[in-house]
This record gives sequence, C-alpha cells and structure tokens, in this order.
Amino acid sequence: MVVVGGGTAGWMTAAYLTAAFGERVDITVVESADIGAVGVGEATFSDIRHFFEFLGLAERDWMPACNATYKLAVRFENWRQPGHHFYHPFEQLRSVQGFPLTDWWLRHPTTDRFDVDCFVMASLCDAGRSPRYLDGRLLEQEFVEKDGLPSTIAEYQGAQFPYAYHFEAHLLAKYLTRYATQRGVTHVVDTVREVALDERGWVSHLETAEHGRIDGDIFVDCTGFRGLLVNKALAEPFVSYQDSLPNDSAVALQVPMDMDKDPIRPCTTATAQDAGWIWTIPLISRLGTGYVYARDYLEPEEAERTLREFVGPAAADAPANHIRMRIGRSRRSWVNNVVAIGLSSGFVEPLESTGIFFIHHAIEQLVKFFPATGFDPQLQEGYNSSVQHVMDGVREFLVLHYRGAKRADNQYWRDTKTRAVPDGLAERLEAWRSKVPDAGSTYPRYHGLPPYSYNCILLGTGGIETLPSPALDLIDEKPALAEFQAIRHKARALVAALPTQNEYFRRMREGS
Ligand SMILES: Cc1cc2nc3c(=O)[nH]c(=O)nc-3n(C[C@H](O)[C@H](O)[C@H](O)COP(=O)(O)OP(=O)(O)OC[C@H]3O[C@@H](n4cnc5c(N)ncnc54)[C@H](O)[C@@H]3O)c2cc1C
Ligand SMILES: N[C@@H](Cc1c[nH]c2cc(Cl)ccc12)C(=O)O
Repeated sequence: MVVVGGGTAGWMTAAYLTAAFGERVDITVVESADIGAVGVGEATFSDIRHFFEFLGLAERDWMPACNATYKLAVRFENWRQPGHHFYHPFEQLRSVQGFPLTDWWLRHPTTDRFDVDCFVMASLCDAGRSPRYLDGRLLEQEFVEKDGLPSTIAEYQGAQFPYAYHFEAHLLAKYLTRYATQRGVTHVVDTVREVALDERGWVSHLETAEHGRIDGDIFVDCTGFRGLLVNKALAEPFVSYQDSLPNDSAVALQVPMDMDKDPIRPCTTATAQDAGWIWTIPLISRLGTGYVYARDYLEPEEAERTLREFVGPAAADAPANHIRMRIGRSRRSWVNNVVAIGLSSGFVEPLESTGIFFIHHAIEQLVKFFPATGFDPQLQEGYNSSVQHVMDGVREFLVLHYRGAKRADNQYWRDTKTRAVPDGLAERLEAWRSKVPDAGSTYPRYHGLPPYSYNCILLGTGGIETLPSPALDLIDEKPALAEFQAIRHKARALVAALPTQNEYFRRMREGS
C-alpha cells in the first residue's frame, strides 16, 4: 500500500493499517516537504477513543504529546439570539414511559434551558468541569464497554461515552508518524510529480521528485482538498454540497494560552457571526480559533479583522491561516486501486467536528471491505456506499443547524431559511414539527449522529417550532418531573465534586 500525504488522514491511515495487518501488508507513506498540511482539525467525536484503543494507546501515551484536552460537548452561542447558548453534549438522552425527555420538556418546560434540564453535561460545561476526578476516575456516569470493543464504530452498541478530545493536529500527525514507522511503515519525504496509469486506468506507479518510481498495489489518496490521485489522475467527479452549505472559507489563528490563568473550557464553542461562525478550541498551551464563512457574503480581510477583534489583544502577533474549503465529496472515494481518505474524499465545515470522524470511519471501513488481489467490485461498492452515506447524513445534520437557527438579522441568516435542502430533509423537517426526531425520522443510514443530537440542535437553535406528543397530555407527568429533578441533583453533586479542567491538567502536569 502507498499512502500519499502526511497530514492527519495519511498518518491515521498508516498507523491504523499497520496495527491491523502488521507485516502482512507493506505500507509506504509519501509526504511532500514543500506542500503543507491544512494545519487545522483539532476537535473530535467521542468515537475517536476506539482509534487509540485499536492502536493500543492509553490517554497518558498520546494526550500530553498532543496538548490534548477533554471535550464534553459543542457549545453553540448566538445561534438563536445574541447572548443565548446551548450545548450538544456526549450524553444519552433519557426516556420516561417511552418518550424522550426532550418531548416531556416541551410539554413541561421546567426552565428555559432544555439542555440543562435534560443533560447533566450542560451544567458541567457551564461550570468548566473535567470529566475525570483528580485520581483519574471517570465521572459518576458508569461506563462499561459492552462485550469489549466492536469491530467498527458503525457497529458500536454500547453506552454513549461522555467525552471526546481537542488536540493539536500536527502534533498528532507527528506522534502517529513515530508510531507507524516504529512498526515498519516506510516514510518517504518527497513530492509526487506524476501519477502513472496503466491501460485500464489503474495507478501503476508514482514518479517522485527525488526518489524516482514508487510502485504499489493499492494507493491511498490523502493529499487533502487537491485530491491528486482520485480527482486529478482518475478524474473522479466531485459532488458539491455548496448549494445547501455555502460556507467555503476559513481564517484560523493560534493564540497562546496560560493554563494557570486562562480557563480551559471542556467544550468546543461555535459562536454565530454575520456570515458564518467562529470556532474556539481550548488546548493545553493555546487556543485554536477560526472564522468559517461564505465568500459570497464576506471578504477574507474582513473575516480576519472580525476574528482578531473577537479574540482581542492576544491575537495581535498571531499569523492568520486563510483556507479555501472544498465542500462536498468525491462521487466515489474508492476508484479502481485508489482509495481517497480525508479531505480528498470529502469535507463539510467543521461545525460538529466531523473531519477526523470521517477519516476514522473510512479507515475502519477499508479494513472491513479490504480487497483481495482480485479487487472484488462488491467490496468496493460496499465501501463507497458506507462512506457516501456518512457524508450525506452529516451534511443533512449540518443543514438543520442553519434551517433551525432563529437568527434572521441579516441577508446571510435570512438566506439560510430559503436555501435548497438535500433530498429527504424537507420531509423530515416537516415531521419534526409534530414530533421530536427519533430513529425513524432522521437520516436512515449510519452517519455517526444519534437522534438525540438532532433533538439538541432543533430545541437549541429555536427557529423550528416543535410540538410535544399529544399523548403526554394523557400520561401522568410525575415520573418525568422526578427525572428532571434527579438530573438537577446529579449535576449539582458532580459540579461540586469534580475538578475544573485547569485543576485536572495542572495535576497531570505535576504528576508527569
Ligand atoms: C478550517 C478547518 C477546520 C477544521 N476543523 C476540524 C475539527 O475541528 N475537527 C475535525 O475532525 N476536522 C476538522 N477539519 C478537517 C481536518 O483538518 C482534516 O480532516 C484533517 O486535517 C485531514 O486533512 P488531510 O490529511 O486529509 O489533508 P491535509 O492536512 O491537507 O494533508 C495533505 C497532505 O498531502 C501531502 N501532499 C499533497 N500533495 C502531495 C504531493 N504531490 N506529493 C506528496 N505529498 C503531497 C501534503 O504534504 C500533506 O501532507 C477542519 C478542516 C478545516 C479546513
Ligand atoms: N457517535 C458520536 C455521536 C455524538 C453523540 N454526541 C455528540 C456530540 C458531539 Cl459535539 C458530536 C458527536 C456526538 C460520538 O459519540 O462522538
């Protein structure tokens, strides 16, 4: 196997496949020293723990090397109106008498914060708490992997794990480079100048600037947005999502942070802006922040000025990284003997931190559908179908954020209500007006987001009126009210008992 590209996708792929296949598959990574990686991509899904566990890595092995912190949720600010915020947490939504607590909340709203009433994590985020005690124990939410780890995250049936991570993307790539090369992966630092095809249109070999010809059986395209092998050499078409997700640009800053002074919030923050939103990702030594926006509504210089103003004086000396984003996916990610993974395969704006989830899912599916030398087209079709639906499903979930956002104070936000929606979503939006989303009314194929995630965004953004189930007028509400009270008590007890993230990581630093 020849992996072209040494960003997060390239090294996650090489590390995982060497852990899966050992020496039975020879893996080479070719990465250019002259073409930079995208340099961002720092918040994750909680599923990523399966990636590190598959590699045999514990948190103490990799977190300090990547300046990593914990992420309990995404905090959405000003999506409903200025000053309003809500959370999308890593916490299963409870049910009472067969109805989700969000449904009961619509019928009996105990406060104006559905997230605080239905989820313990919302209070932990508001209080800046760590999900682990100073001795390393996980918060009370007893969590046990059911019957060991599944073969893939798509097949995982266990409890919702309570947190994900923030980490420095380039440090993770460096860490995985060491991991992979120590286990036999060949690392060639060079630029691919030509992708040679045989008479069938399959890649026969690569020509590099200094190392000449590199042969392979399977080529993994991890060359980022340029899609050097899949889109350029094999001319696989790109399916744009821009008609429903117009944000196509970003400007990013890295802002120094002092964990002895600055609070390390245990969540990613997405703050709505006039032409998009700003992400804030707290790491151990710095803040990752950036403005994701639509060029049709805002020029890069204005976006950078807005971002610097938002961050304040700490941003003064930070150089800006302007990025043009290709939003959408390759029609197929696996074409002939080329498999695209990462930005080359597809990408949506990082509103729910899905880029690394796409990579992790794609690598697991590549193992699941790995071809024998005969390259059975059924395996390729199974792979492409799984990858396509994950991206199309996430696209739909992100469109809901904009259709649901109550903000309509300028043309950008007014246009979010009239823009085309992906096939099937219009009917689902209609259904959600009468009944909160459930497994039967969200995107029908696996795409990584459970129905409760849709409940959070629908109730949090506030722009789509959603009615409680009529049955709740006829069912005794006392058990539901008792559940709300139990959540309040549990949240209060955990806020009192858990350390802040700063205290937790200061202790980890002292202990290391
Ligand atoms: C603004 C922004 C914010 C993001 N935030 C998040 C987030 O919070 N969470 C998340 O999960 N994801 C996020 N992502 C996505 C995440 O950054 C990517 O999924 C991740 O970095 C993977 O990128 P990649 O490895 O596919 O491509 P890149 O990082 O672009 O790497 C491409 C590699 O290919 C190499 N290359 C290119 N051409 C050649 C050649 N001819 N020869 C040899 N080598 C070559 C380059 O040298 C580089 O090593 C974000 C993306 C953007 C744009
Ligand atoms: N399986 C994913 C789904 C998920 C559940 N809650 C959240 C919250 C956020 Cl911010 C992203 C993703 C998710 C996971 O557990 O990571």
